[in-house]
Amino acid sequence: MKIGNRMRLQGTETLHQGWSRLTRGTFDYQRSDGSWQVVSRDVFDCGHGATALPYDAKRRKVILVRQFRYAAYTAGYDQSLIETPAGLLDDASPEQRIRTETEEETGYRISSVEKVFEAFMSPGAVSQKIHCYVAAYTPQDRVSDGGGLAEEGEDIEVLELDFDEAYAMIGDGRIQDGKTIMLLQYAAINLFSGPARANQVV
Ligand SMILES: Nc1nc2c(ncn2[C@@H]2O[C@H](COP(=O)(O)OP(=O)(O)O[C@H]3O[C@H](CO)[C@@H](O)[C@H](O)[C@@H]3O)[C@@H](O)[C@H]2O)c(=O)[nH]1
Ligand SMILES: [Mg+2]
Repeated sequence: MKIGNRMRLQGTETLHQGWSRLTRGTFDYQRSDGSWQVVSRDVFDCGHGATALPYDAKRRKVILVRQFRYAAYTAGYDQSLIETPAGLLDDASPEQRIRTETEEETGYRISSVEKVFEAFMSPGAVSQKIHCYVAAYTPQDRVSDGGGLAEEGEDIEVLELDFDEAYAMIGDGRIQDGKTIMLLQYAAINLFSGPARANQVV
């Protein structure tokens, strides 16, 4: 349902403009009971992103990456975070971006990618939408060591894991990244069959 006339923007102010942008919007919002309320919200914007879960259904493997994430560190996560390869779109299309990023980060050149969903990961405060893909790969698709771009501060470890182990890592807390959990659950339902599905909450 469209918000339509229930939201009237009064204005926005820029609180920070750098690599990212922090803005504050103030608007009149018509509540469900018909009354009007003035609301202010801060929004963090660093552009949209794309991510992919590379999977080898025959060998029952997936590829994930591990890297230090300062934002998670400030929230008390004192380990490197395990994630699906991902990148900001910059000016590229999501599909083009995820191919390039997957190769840079994992060293695998994926040929077929399948879009599975788009998701706002933190819509209360972050404007970013992530375009999520799955991508079949084989060992022959490896073209380099991956690892990301050192000149951009990236230092990425590539993990090829048994799918069942990766799936179990959600339950025991070794995987705590939202997009990664969503894509592994998608894979359990749609790409792999067997033990991992037993844990699936439906
Ligand atoms: N100058 C500057 N550059 C930054 C900053 N933060 C990150 N960068 C640069 O921005 C690039 C981000 O790397 P990508 O691989 O493109 O993105 P990502 O950090 O993996 O982010 C992806 O995952 C995020 C978390 O899951 C997603 O939020 C994001 O959309 C994207 O999908 C890196 O080159 C990094 O150096 C900053 O504060 N300042
Ligand atoms: Mg990345």
